[in-house]
Amino acid sequence: MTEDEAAELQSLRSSIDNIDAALVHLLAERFKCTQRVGHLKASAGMPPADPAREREQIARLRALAEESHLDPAFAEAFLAFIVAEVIHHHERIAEDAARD
Ligand SMILES: O=C(O)C(=O)C[C@]1(C(=O)O)C=C[C@@H](O)C=C1
Repeated sequence: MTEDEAAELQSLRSSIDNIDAALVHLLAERFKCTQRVGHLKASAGMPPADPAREREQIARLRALAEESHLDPAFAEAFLAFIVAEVIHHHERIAEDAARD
């Protein structure tokens, strides 16, 4: 690797670190919102999962991914991974609410 290429690699890694930090912050904010949604749903007796809402989110994210030249299948899998975790949280919140 040339000196210029090594400098470019370092610079790219620095940007990747910033992007990863932003992703963690964005996910933390998203989970703050979904925790509140979980409490609202539990107190209204709504089920943890909302498949109709998920279908809308998947369609929207796939379209956004295509526009952004990101693999839509990857965008969908990424959303599914997050939503599965959110549903676990909602289930735990509903169980706790039922126990109180
Ligand atoms: O919008 C809701 O009803 C949520 O519970 C949030 C959320 C999400 O993480 O986006 C999670 C679970 C639902 O199945 C749909 C969406």
